[in-house]
Amino acid sequence: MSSQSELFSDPAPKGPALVATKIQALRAQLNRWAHEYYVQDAPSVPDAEYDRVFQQLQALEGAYPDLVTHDSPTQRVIGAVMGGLASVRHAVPMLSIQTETDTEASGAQAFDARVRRELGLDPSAAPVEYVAEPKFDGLAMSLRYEGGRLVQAATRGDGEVGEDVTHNIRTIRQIPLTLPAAVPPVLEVRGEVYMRRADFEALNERQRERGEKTFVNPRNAAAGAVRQLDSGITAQRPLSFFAYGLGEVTPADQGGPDFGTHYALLLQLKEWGFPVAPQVRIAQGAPELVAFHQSLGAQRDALPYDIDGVVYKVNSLALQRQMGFKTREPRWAVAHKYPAQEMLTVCEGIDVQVGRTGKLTPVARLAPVFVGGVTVTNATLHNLFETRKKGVRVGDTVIVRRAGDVIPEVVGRVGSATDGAGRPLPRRPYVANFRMPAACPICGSAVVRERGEMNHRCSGGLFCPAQRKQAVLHFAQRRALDIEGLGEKLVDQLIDGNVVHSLADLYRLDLAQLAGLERMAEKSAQNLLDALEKSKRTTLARFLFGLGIRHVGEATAKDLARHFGSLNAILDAGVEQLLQVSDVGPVVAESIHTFCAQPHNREVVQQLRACGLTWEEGAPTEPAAQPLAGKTVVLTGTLPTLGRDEAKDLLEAAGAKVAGSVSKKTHYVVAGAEAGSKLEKARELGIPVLDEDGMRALLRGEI
Ligand SMILES: NC(=O)c1ccc[n+]([C@@H]2O[C@H](COP(=O)([O-])OP(=O)(O)OC[C@H]3O[C@@H](n4cnc5c(N)ncnc54)[C@H](O)[C@@H]3O)[C@@H](O)[C@H]2O)c1
Ligand SMILES: [Zn+2]
Repeated sequence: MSSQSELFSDPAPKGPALVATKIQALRAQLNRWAHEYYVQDAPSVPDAEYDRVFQQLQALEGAYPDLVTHDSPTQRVIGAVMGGLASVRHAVPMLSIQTETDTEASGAQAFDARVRRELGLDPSAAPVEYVAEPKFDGLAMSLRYEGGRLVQAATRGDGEVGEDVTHNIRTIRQIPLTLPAAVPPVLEVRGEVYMRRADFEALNERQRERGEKTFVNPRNAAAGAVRQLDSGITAQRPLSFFAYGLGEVTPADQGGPDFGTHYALLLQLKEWGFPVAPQVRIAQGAPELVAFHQSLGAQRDALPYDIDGVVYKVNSLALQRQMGFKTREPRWAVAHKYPAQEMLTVCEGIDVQVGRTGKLTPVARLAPVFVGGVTVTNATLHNLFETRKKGVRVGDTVIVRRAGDVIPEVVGRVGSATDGAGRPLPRRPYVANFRMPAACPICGSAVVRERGEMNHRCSGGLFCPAQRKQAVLHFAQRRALDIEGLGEKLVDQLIDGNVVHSLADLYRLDLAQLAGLERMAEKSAQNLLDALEKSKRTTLARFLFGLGIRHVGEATAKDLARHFGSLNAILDAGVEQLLQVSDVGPVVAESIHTFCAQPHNREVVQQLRACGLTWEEGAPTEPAAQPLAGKTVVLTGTLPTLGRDEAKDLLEAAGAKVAGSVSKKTHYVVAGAEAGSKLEKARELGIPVLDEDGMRALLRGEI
């Protein structure tokens, strides 16, 4: 990627003194990044960038072995103990794994060739047996069991000394606290704590809604969660675990186990109740490693968690012992990477997109970048506040993340203002902060943001082309105008084919137009016209609900219709008047008022009336005529004659609130055949249970 090389590339230094300076600068940069990554759980550059500078350092040290020092990041495991957490000395060090960055097949071949060389195998010898595993992108954990009980959980730290996080690890449900009686007296299980992608997305969505800091990726969210002082916070962040190895174990000559192979060890761990990745396979020689790398690579996007590569391990534990370790890593394992899921590129512009529900999203236009296996040119910035918090402006170098089928996002701009050699990056001339437009870029309606909301929205719901499909589908649904046969596929055709521009156009469709559509026989075209005709006679409440005004659900629409009696009264109501309606608060009132104030929305409403939509209007009714006002009723099971919706309508018309679950606040439960847990709960709480006849009696005011 050009942007990257421009920023961080460096011509080869000339002369040994310059090389020494360069090496020092690279080490300082890597140590700074490692501190942000391991200690603060807040990396400022993508892993790919760290790895690139790491390799640059490795190459220089390779060429000048005299300049290698034991404290170079290439020679030791980096990490630290966070203040406030106790430190734990590992009985068996927790090492790193050598990385094979060549993502092509040759990565596996190079490893196999090295293993064969180190084992002194000649070319005619049988293939070496390996175990191939996913490389989970989380953080390493050592779980120590004594007498089958979890006594300590520790992070890797610098490999020798880690952090005691037992209190937090106990909140992870997948990690057993006690093991079957047969386990060795001392057993350290090593594995990866990680966060599933869906859990990560949900966590970030929650953080965004609250305007709080979001996490760059699942790894950092998991690391941050594990290294909390307060386990209450950890418990709120769903974490998962995969076991992949052992630390200290009671030795075989003292009654401990002898597994023979790594694979047998994994099977045993599974047997003892630890999650082991289902993809783990035995592989014979390089060709099967290559096949594994390819097949897991093809599944990568669909996995529920991030992996950044695969790990190959020599299967025989005797051969592992024979090969041994280097200071930083074992010789019998390698990590073979996949294309990075986070990359650097330049933000060339910020556009605003309008979604089908009217939400405005700032989207960064990017210099094309290969990330997560595809070329990405756009990435979401989520909302105005996220954009500001991340400080992203046009011209910035940004980190783009694309993992799985989640849409690519900008997770931040490059935090450190220095390049790979520690020199300051050139600052761009002043660029203004991003702003949200005041008018919808698609339809020109007012852009609004509700109190306490992070998102801006277009208020032209009925008119805005971006929202057309959503508007039509909402309008046509059964509980709104109930236009039978007007489903998603048909709406797509009508709108993409430019046949329908607004709701009123639905009522101007003719047989020829409809029959001309794909997969539309004359008979179904006629049926749709009939359904449209039938829908014209409706109720004010259904019509109001059908308009899709934000926060106006069925119940509010009914309240509004009852309170105001006529559509014009609602269209012209001020916020104060709207607030008089029961259950309408300031946010809802504001939303109705803004919607009704958009000339385009009013125009569509008038057009619909002109097309012949009618309903009964009358004087506002008093809610006092409702026998069940203030009562909450729960429906469960199948009633003998009434459908679920019919029963709900009847109850609501009588003023009841129909709830979905039984609680102490429930007044009645109406139960039919095959009622389940709700009925049990009602009995438990002593709530009156009625059958259909009982419900009718209730509606007549006889109960
Ligand atoms: N972005 C940054 O600023 C920054 C800074 C420092 C390090 N890093 C990243 O950290 C990584 C280097 O750290 P490292 O030395 O810990 O190496 P590593 O994380 O690449 O590999 C070792 C780790 O792999 C994990 N692992 C996952 N699956 C495994 C399996 N099946 N079997 C065994 N181990 C498995 C273990 O936790 C082990 O500790 C690189 O990816 C680097 O990019 C990034
Ligand atoms: Zn719009």
